[in-house]
Amino acid sequence: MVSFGSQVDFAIPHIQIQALNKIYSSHGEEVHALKDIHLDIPQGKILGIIGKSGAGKSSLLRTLNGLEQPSSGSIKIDQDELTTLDHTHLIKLRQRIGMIFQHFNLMSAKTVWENVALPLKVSGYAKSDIQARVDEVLSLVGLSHKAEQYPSQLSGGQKQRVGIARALVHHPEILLCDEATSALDPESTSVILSLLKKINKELGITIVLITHEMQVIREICDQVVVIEHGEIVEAGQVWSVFSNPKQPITQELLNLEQLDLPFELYQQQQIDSTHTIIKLKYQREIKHTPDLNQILNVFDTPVYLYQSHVDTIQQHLIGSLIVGVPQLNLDLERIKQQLTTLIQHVEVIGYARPTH
Ligand SMILES: Nc1ncnc2c1ncn2[C@@H]1O[C@H](COP(=O)(O)OP(=O)(O)OP(=O)(O)O)[C@@H](O)[C@H]1O
Repeated sequence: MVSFGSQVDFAIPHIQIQALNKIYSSHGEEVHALKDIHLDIPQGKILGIIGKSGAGKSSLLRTLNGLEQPSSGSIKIDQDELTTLDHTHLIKLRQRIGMIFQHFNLMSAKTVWENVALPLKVSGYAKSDIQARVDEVLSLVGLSHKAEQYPSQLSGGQKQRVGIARALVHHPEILLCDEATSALDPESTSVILSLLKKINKELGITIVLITHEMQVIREICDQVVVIEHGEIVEAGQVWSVFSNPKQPITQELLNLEQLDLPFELYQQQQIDSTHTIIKLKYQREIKHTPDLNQILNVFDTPVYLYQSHVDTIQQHLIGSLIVGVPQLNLDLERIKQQLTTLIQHVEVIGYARPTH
């Protein structure tokens, strides 16, 4: 069972995945795309799934709405076991799950209004009901004025808003997003993310999204799951995972180890090393921003700042500093002890020769 972050999460699971495996067979070869996945997705939250290309993100998303049949395991949506539903019940269940796609999947020969109306038409709703619902969702996504236009007349962000409106027509309780903003410019991305957040908050819809954009996770997700080679290797509240990623793959995805220091860094002390290079990391609630003076005083010596970064995620500050101290053989334990209420992580990352 994956528990979300350092805090116990009492949210009710909306989707429960247990012992899920997906094995593809193609050209006589087997690909084990999902390996023994256990995951509870809480009601009314936004969960982000990240991983490298081929990690299994799409396979996981596709099994959640029955587009892909798992090889083994269980997926429960509320109390309904998805893996054993017959065709009729699967279609009914799919109406409870909306999906949006990277490339929008709109029909170019139909207007915005007709694109959004299509799922309701296919389900046999009365004309008046269709009219009312399509008008409602187009207004929700701010596109009532584009109802009679064709997809080719819209910007990427507007096309995605049509995709979202279409995904909402059946009043779904879950929205699955497959790289929903990857084809969009930063401004449209921001509009779509705000819209997804609004849908989540105002309609209480549980959202599961896959993305390669860490900014998306940072901005709107409550929880994040990291997949590598078909396995969940790390999971938790976004601020908790992003402030202290434990797995190398998570660190790589977050690009944390990209140092750009103005000198060469040596893992071991060199004969002419003069500076110890230290990384300090902290995560704190915004109202408890650490006092820099208090931190630097611990060193009893000049401290040179080479890199600093502060992120704000879910009302937490995630900060890191890389500093150089003109001393070797520092008493790291004493420093850690003195910083204990301010800094969660103190690490010597190497040694340098003087550059100043
Ligand atoms: N229909 C299929 N037949 C055979 N193998 C498949 C099929 N779909 C996916 N795979 C394989 O399963 C593994 C997981 O693929 P999946 O598409 O789920 O990864 P992903 O993390 O979504 O990657 P990407 O970010 O590139 O979309 C990959 O090795 C892929 O080649």
